[in-house]
Amino acid sequence: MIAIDSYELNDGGSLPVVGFGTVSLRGDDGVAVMRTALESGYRLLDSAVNYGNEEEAGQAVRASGVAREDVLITTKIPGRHHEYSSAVESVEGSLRRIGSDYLDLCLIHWPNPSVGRYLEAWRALVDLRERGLVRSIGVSNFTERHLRAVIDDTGVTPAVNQIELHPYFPQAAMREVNAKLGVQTQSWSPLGKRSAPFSEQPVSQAAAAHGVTPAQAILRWQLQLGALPIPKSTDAQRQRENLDLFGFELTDAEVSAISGLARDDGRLFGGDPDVHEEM
Ligand SMILES: NC(=O)C1=CN([C@@H]2O[C@H](COP(=O)(O)OP(=O)(O)OC[C@H]3O[C@@H](n4cnc5c(N)ncnc54)[C@H](OP(=O)(O)O)[C@@H]3O)[C@@H](O)[C@H]2O)C=CC1
Ligand SMILES: O=C(O)C(=O)[C@@H](O)[C@H](O)C(=O)CO
Repeated sequence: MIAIDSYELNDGGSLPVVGFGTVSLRGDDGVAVMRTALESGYRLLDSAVNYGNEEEAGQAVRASGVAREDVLITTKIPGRHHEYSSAVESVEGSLRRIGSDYLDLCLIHWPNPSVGRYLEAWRALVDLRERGLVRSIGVSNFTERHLRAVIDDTGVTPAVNQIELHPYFPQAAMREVNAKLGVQTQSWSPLGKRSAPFSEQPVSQAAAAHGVTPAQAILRWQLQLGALPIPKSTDAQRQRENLDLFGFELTDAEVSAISGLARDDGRLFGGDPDVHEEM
């Protein structure tokens, strides 16, 4: 099993530098995939209310034999629960479904402009952390404006901002904003999902130079950017491959070349946080 380093968060907590994405992993098959991931060495499961798989995440941890305190489970509050008391209920529901008396990390999933209440959801998270129900609190798909608004409102800086980040959309500006504010960047769809840029020359060349796969080259690029990728794979071999990132290092030129794949239209599905709604 591969041992993974960790990032220190601004609240004194820490996260493994690679986590496991779980979108669309549901039912018995979902439990089995997450369990395999835990057995391969993953120690962070990235779930969400809207993934409909929090029960599966809890079951996978119990079935894996890994102690609850050695695994971190992330979940996310959806747009329909941004009103303060609804956000509290959302977290209480997540705790019930996971079967735990605390969440390791809870994020606001999207800012949801039409709802206009992400500040309330953030106030709820701050209070839930005070009550010990959530250990670390953060956001997802937040821009600088959203981040500054929650910080100005509560004085509490999110520990994490989980954003779209892959070679076609490397998010240089948002990574800089997160770093300046002391927020850890997490990368969703870190491999680029359906449009995985495995055959792009900077990726394939870096992979060949280090004797690794294109996926490993991309995930190593993520680590060298200081971002925390949460790749998803249903395949045990690829799960292990995606964790095996610590025996090589990309050169600065290789990192720059992969970042150079950035495209103006690089977003996977046009999920601009200022307009995208996800209830
Ligand atoms: N906060 C947010 O708004 C969002 C969060 N997320 C989170 O991010 C996670 C990861 O993103 P996701 O969209 O799943 O996409 P990823 O970038 O993790 O890509 C997953 C795809 O890549 C394939 N794959 C994985 N590893 C390899 C490999 N080593 N070689 C070849 N193919 C590989 C998988 O296929 P296979 O299974 O066959 O290996 C799957 O089709 C999600 O699962 C979710 O937890 C995602 C979107 C938005
Ligand atoms: O996976 C997530 O966390 C999402 O937010 C997705 O639902 C994403 O927005 C998507 O795939 C939309 O098509």
